[in-house]
Amino acid sequence: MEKDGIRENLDEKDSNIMLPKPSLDEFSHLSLDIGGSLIKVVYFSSNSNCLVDDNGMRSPEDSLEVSNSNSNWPFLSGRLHFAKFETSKINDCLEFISSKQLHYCGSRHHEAPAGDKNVIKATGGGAYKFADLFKEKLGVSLDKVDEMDCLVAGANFLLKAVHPEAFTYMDGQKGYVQIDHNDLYPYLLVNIGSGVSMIKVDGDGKFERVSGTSVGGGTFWGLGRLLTKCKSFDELLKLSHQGNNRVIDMLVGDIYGGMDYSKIGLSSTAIASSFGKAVSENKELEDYRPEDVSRSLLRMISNNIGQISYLNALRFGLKRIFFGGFFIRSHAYTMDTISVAVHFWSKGEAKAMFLRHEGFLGALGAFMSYEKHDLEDLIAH
Ligand SMILES: Nc1ncnc2c1ncn2[C@@H]1O[C@H](COP(=O)(O)OP(=O)(O)OP(=O)(O)O)[C@@H](O)[C@H]1O
Ligand SMILES: CC(C)(CO)[C@@H](O)C(=O)NCCC(=O)O
Repeated sequence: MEKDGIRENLDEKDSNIMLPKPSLDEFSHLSLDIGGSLIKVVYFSSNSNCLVDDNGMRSPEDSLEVSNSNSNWPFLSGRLHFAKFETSKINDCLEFISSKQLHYCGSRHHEAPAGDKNVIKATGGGAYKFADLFKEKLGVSLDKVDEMDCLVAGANFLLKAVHPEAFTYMDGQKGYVQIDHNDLYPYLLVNIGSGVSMIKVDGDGKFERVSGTSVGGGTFWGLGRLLTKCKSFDELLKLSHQGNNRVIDMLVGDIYGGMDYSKIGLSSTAIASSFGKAVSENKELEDYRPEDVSRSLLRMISNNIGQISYLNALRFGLKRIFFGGFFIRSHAYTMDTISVAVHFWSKGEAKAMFLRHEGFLGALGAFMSYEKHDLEDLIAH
C-alpha cells in the first residue's frame, strides 16, 4: 500500500479491520533479527485466517500466507506475521512478545534444565548484545544464527516462494518481475540496513559477502536527524518529498554555465558535488529548508549505494541486483535514485530490483533455520 509514495509499515500498527483476537496457542515459532537500528520479528500462526495484531486489529500487509506449495516445510500451512520495533525501544519488543506469549514459540530442548527450555532463533548483532536481557526478562535463550546466512536464506525463500516479491522501479513505474527458479543465480544481494552488506549469491547457502559500506540507512537517519531536527525516520523521508536537491547540490550546469559536459556523458542537471553549493554560498544551516537538506542527503546516499552496487556487480559479472533492508521502505524517490544510478553506470546492462518484504530477510532466514523436527514438535504442542 502506498501513502504519499511511502509504503505503509509492514508492522502491526497500520491495521484497520477488526477481527476477534486469536487464542494465544495459535502462534508458533518466533524468530528475531536484532539489528543496529531495528528489531524485526517473524512468527507463525497455524490459522491462516489469523490476520490479527495486538490490538485485535486486522492488517492486510503484515503477514504472508504459507501453504503446502510455497513452504519449505510441506507439513506447515498457515500465516507468517511480521512486526518491527526500534532497537532503542527494545522493551516495547519484549512487551509485545510477552503479551502474545510468543516466547514460548521457539524450539524446546527437553533435556535442558527448566530455565533453558525455550530457545528462540535470533540473528543480527543484537542476538549477542541482548542475549542476557532476553534471558532475564522472558526466560528464553537466543539461538544465534549467522546474519549473512539468514539474509541469503530469507532472500532465496522470498524469491522462490512468494509471487509477486521482486519488482523494478523506474520513473514512477513499478514492474513486478517473474522469477525463473532455474535462472535465479548468481545475483547480488544488497542489504541496506544501518550499514550496507553486498553479497554475491550463487545458490542455497552458497554465497560470499563481497563488499559493504558504512554509508547506509543509519547515515541517512543519523545525519538527517542532526541537520533537520526531525523526530522520526518517516518524518525525514516525508520531508524529502517536498525538497529540491538542486538548492544544495552543485550541478554540472552550475560549474559549466548551464551547459552539459557531454564529452564525458554528464548532463547539466547531473550532480557534480553533493552538498557542494553549501560551500559557495554565504549561508548557514538555518538558511536551508529541511526539505531540501533531506532530499540532497537521500539522493547522495542512495546514489552512492547504487554506484558501489553496480561496481560490485561489474566485478563479478552479475546482471541482477536485489536491494533489501529497511532503508528503502518502498520509498519512490529512494528506489528511483538507486535504479537510475545502476542504469546510468551500467549503461542499461544491470538491473536494480526491490523486494516487498525488504526489511525482513534476516528474520525470515532465522525462522527458516528451525529444524523440521522443532516445527513438528511445536505443532504437537
Ligand atoms: N522506524 C524507523 N526507525 C529507524 N530507522 C528506520 C525506520 N524505518 C526505516 N528505517 C531505516 O532502516 C534502517 C535500518 O534498516 P534494517 O532494519 O534493515 O537494518 P538493521 O538490521 O537495523 O541494521 P544492521 O543490519 O546494519 O545492524 C535505518 O538505519 C533507517 O535508515
Ligand atoms: C556490520 C553489519 C553487518 C551489521 O549488520 C552491517 O551494519 C554492515 O554491513 N555494515 C557495513 C560495514 C562495512 O562493510 O563497512
